[in-house]
Amino acid sequence: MEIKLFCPATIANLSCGFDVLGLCLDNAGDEMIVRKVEQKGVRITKIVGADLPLETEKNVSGVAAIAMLEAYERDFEPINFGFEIEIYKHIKAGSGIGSSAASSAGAVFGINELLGKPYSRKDLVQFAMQGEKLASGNAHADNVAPALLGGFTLVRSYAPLDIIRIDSPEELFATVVHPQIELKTSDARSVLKQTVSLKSAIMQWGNVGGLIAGLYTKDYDLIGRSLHDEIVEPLRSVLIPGFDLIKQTALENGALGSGISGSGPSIYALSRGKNTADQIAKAMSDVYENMNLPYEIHVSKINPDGVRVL
Ligand SMILES: N[C@@H](CCO)C(=O)O
Repeated sequence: MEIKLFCPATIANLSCGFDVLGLCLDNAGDEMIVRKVEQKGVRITKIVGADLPLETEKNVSGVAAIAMLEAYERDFEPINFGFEIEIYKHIKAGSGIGSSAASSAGAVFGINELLGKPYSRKDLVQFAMQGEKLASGNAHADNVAPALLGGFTLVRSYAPLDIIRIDSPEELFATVVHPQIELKTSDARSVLKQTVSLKSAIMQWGNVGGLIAGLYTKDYDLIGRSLHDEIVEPLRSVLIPGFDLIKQTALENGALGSGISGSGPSIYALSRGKNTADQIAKAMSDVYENMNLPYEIHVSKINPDGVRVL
């Protein structure tokens, strides 16, 4: 028995929500086949499109799958069969759109389906987070939560884990440009300071509240006003070629807001309507064409479903 999955890319942080906010993209992502087999354990049998380890304990999907199966045996019953995973990567590692999260979320979702759905999508987040821990040294949930739940997600608390899913306003679109350099999340985290000033914190939590209110009330201007990062962007943006110009170009072409996607180097913009999102994509492309910098670009509506069976 096997299933084929679409494992979506995601944008984490959304400027004001470092480690707590994320959204799910609709047309960028990986594919994965998860197969139930007689041999016990979890094996990664194929990885196409990326040079990633096949060893289960060194692969994010393997680690997430093992975390889930250990919990299953504790919560339910012993398992006398196993799983094989084939991964078809389209999201580049170190791109800032949740490459490791797509693999971790896909693995736990696929195995859960083949086990008869003992866990809810929300339950699966804690297992997928173990893949993120392997990838970046930190079990952040702001990519795996939207990859599993779709829409926007807020991690209200990590301990205990408390995740809130929020619908996206219909006309909201994302444009994401990925300058073709690799920026490891662990490196992008190493430039951060461990303390913030009260003044910055006040602005940041004001914006997080504003963004959540804007999503619930479908107030696009409020969403735009809230997409601002006092704390992380100033430290990380210097790692991204052309960041200031790309952001300024996005805003000049009608973006509600723009900033670093996850830990970068991808840069995202949110806009109202596909036409504006396309126009921003064209303008961002022109910037990197002029800089002679290779890039990939995506325009996507917000994916309401998260990982899905194909
Ligand atoms: N919140 C994480 C996301 C990584 O994709 C970070 O910014 O480090």
